[in-house]
Amino acid sequence: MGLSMSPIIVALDYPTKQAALDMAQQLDPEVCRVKVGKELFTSCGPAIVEELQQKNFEVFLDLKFHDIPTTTAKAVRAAANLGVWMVNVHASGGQRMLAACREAIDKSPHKPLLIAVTVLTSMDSSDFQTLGYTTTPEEYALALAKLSYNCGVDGIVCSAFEASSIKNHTHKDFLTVTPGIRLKENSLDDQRRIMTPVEAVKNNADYLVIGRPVTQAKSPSVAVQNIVKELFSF
Ligand SMILES: O=C(O)c1cc(=O)[nH]c(=O)n1[C@@H]1O[C@H](COP(=O)(O)O)[C@@H](O)[C@H]1O
Repeated sequence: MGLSMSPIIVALDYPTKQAALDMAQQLDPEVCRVKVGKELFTSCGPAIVEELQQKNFEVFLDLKFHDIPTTTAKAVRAAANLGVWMVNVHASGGQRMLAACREAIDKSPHKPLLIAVTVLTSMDSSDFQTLGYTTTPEEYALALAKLSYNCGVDGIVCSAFEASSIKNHTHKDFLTVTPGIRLKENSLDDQRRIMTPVEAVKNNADYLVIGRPVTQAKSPSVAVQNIVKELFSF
């Protein structure tokens, strides 16, 4: 199986470069991509992205930028200059912010996929109540997805639950990137809107962001292989 067939992105949520590289060492860049998030990037900076790319991994830089349009667009441009495969911003930054990010990438020599985060998979309706929101996470995710689509963003981060409905209301090629993936035997941890890998793909998830179910498995490489096998056999 080539990388173009694989939906798996392994979240390298580690505090040090060594820990992240030790995990990457156990993974195959032909079978999965990797995600560098806030903890690892804040500890190690752009060097970790460069090092992973040198090891042939395609990198999703997950820094969830959320700021005024100019600042966010410049941050996205800096990510593009790093050569990453995918970068994300918060859709709730609004129409002008999303459009500015689109323009920044369009003007960059290297063009990562621009993805907007809708509603974090750790949130459920009780979190929405405490925020005073009168909508449900599913409705709000769909509204933010439609906004992102209309701003020319390449896709969204959402829970796998919402992936199908979002594609139906936008376009089949609008990418759905879904964290909150759990195997039957895994604990929920801080995630709330979860699905198994097979359920997620059946519900039109294009990419599955998987952290602890792989990185805390006895053998991360076997865990990835088992997920891939399951995905190609249903
Ligand atoms: O943008 C993300 O990647 C993200 C968005 C979201 O809504 N939920 C979410 O869990 N994530 C990230 O996906 C990863 C999930 O990790 P696990 O819960 O360990 O599988 C973490 O690195 C989160 O930062």
